Amino acid sequence: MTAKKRAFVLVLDSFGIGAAPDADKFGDTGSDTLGHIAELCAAGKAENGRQGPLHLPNLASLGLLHAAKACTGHFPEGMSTDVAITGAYAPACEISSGKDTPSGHWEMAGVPVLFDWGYFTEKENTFPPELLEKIIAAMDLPGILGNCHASGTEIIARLGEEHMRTGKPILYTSADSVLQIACHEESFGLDSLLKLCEVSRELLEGYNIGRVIARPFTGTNSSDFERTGNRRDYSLSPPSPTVLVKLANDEGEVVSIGKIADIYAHQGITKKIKATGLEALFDATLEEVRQAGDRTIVMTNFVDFDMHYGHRRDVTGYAEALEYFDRRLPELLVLLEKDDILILTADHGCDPTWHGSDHTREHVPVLIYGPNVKPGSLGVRETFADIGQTLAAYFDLPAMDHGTSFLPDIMPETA
Ligand SMILES: O=P(O)(O)O[C@H]1O[C@H](CO)[C@@H](O)[C@H]1O
Ligand SMILES: [Mn+2]
Ligand SMILES: [Mn+2]
Repeated sequence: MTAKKRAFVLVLDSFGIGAAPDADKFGDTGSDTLGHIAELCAAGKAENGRQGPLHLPNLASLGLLHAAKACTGHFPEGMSTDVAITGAYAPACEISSGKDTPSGHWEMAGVPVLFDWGYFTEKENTFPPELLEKIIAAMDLPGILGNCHASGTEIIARLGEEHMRTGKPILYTSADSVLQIACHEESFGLDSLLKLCEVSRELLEGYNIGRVIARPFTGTNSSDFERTGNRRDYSLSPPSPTVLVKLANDEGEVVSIGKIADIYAHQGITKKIKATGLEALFDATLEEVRQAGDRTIVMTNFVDFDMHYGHRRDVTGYAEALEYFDRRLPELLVLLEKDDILILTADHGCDPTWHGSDHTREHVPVLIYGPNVKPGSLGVRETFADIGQTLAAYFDLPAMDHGTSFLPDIMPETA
């Protein structure tokens, strides 16, 4: 009888480990999410709620710092590298045209985005008037607010009160291929916001925009507005079947935890678990690992790193969140069975020391662990799609069109 095959993919959203070779095309030369956080921690400049050098002993054991060194040429500052390496590790480059969340996730599932998304590039008066007219007419709105590039927390503080007074939704975007709509959960209503997003998704036909994102918030005035966990992403579908779809179609289970289902437009997902916040997402992941049977992928997106700390340029918060994640990691490692594969990775960078509030084009870590996984360097991976190709090989699925499997390196006897 063959052993159970289970893979657990944890995406630390935005956890880059050093500028990508093509970072210059994105204005991101020198960006380094991990490296810059470590630098400020080592300098004693990230002391709010935590203290001292960045402390990630469990991720370091899996090879995080060695993966960082493989792309930047040096270990992150102040971090202890005196660890026995128990994981297989590599930095990976992105071949997708954008540095956004769907591109990163689709690529790691074996389907890079090689076409160009549509973008709303104007910083002000951002959306085409004819598109706005259609949205306003379809939803019978009194008008809209925003119509610019913005950081989501800044724009609700600036326009949230006017939105509540007038009933005009707040429309904004970023460097990503997104239309974001922020509305008050009670005064505008969550259902109305979701309907507005669905209608907008349809009216964007032809613009090739990756996602419409509902950004509900609560509170009474600009000083206490807060976004809620009811965010919803309306994504286009990946252009070809991801490894998730292939497994789901071949008697497999694909469990989505957090945003994963939305990011893949619900394609190839057989079970969805909603959870908000690092703690709940981690708890849900442990529970699904305990329950997972043969031919199962459990995939979790830890969005807080990106949404609460990367985009908010909050170095201390990012460091504290990483240290929390690292502390919890052993709870997961002890649950792994003989032939399981655990993959820790990221979808892009979001350097909290960088200018603006957008993502950064970086290498991501690929850290693999399992009782049967051979530790050591996997070199520098040319595409996140190596993950998808490896999963395809592991589950005996037809090969993906992109990526090189590293299964022979991590499990020489099975490959
Ligand atoms: O500033 P907020 O609203 O968090 O938006 C950020 O989150 C979006 C989707 O992840 C990105 O495109 C970026 O603009
Ligand atoms: Mn992301
Ligand atoms: Mn983001």
